[in-house]
Amino acid sequence: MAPITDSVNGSKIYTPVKQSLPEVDPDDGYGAKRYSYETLVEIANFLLSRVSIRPCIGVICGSGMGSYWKQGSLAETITDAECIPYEDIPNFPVSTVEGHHGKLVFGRLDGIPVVAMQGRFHYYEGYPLWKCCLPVRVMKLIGVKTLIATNAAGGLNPNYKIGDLMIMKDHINMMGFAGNNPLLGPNDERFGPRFIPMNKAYNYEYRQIAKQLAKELNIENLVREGVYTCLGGPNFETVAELNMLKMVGVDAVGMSTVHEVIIARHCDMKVFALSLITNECVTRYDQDDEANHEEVLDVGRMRQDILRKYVTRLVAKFAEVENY
Ligand SMILES: O=P(O)(O)O[C@@H]1C[C@H](O)[C@@H](CO)O1
Ligand SMILES: Nc1nc2[nH]cnc2c(=O)[nH]1
Repeated sequence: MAPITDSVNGSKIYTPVKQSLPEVDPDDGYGAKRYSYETLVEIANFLLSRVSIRPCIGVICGSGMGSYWKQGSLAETITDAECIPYEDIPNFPVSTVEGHHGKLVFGRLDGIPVVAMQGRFHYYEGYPLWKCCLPVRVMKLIGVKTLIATNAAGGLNPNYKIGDLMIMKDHINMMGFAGNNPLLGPNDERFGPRFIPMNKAYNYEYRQIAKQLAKELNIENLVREGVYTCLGGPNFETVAELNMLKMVGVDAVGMSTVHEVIIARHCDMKVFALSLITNECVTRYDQDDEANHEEVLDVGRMRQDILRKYVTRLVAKFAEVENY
């Protein structure tokens, strides 16, 4: 390659070295290789060999919200349930957070074939973002076309109350601003294209259906629509951070979902996401309250019946419009 020279005095600046991209990503920054498409196909085939259900809708249960998939009430909600603990799935991460049980539950909600993640993976557990989202790609490979992601979040919008449900209409990818994105690295076109739009990430029709359903269930007063952001955690936010996020239009703050939605959209899944507001964000220095995980789990328990009913009916309505 020709050396690059200074256009004024002609002196040599540097001689570029011809480079080619590595065929496989050597390291994901955590000392591990990203899983190939083939490895994810192996995981998907493993799951398909273990269960008879062929789900078209995938549900990710947020902190505390997976508890209703447990014994007793699971049988009432997900019928024909077939459970696979994460540790039994080759190459699958394991859940390390209280309130995330660590199981895939295949079965039916209102007769519709679903797979539910009873426990998700968070960046703060030490998993790189691509690994946090690995189950979303696996869902895609087993036939899931619609993703319903739920999360627990702090309410930053001053009109939100503890126990409210916020339909996500958008997100701000704070971790992306800092250069961290689940799509970093070589792109495998078998999942999706290199560059993807995100302006329609949260399906408009699903959001309208969810608002209409809230009216039918008489929970309209609990249901909001807003913008979520994910910070990596595990610490909750400082007062200054929260005030900055409020200024840029964030309504709820959490530690997940954004990267899962990016991966779901990359492989052309339709997305609906719901935040349970588990605490009010502390935005003044004279406030005594402090965010804590126990409160998050308690509010999850408090709202579990409503959430179960709402999500179950949403599954049925989405399946109806999609002809699943
Ligand atoms: O899995 P989600 O996003 O619901 O969990 C939130 C964020 C942290 O993991 C935890 C904090 O209490 O709840
Ligand atoms: N980052 C963050 N995550 C949460 N999850 C539940 N509440 C909160 C919160 O206030 N902040």
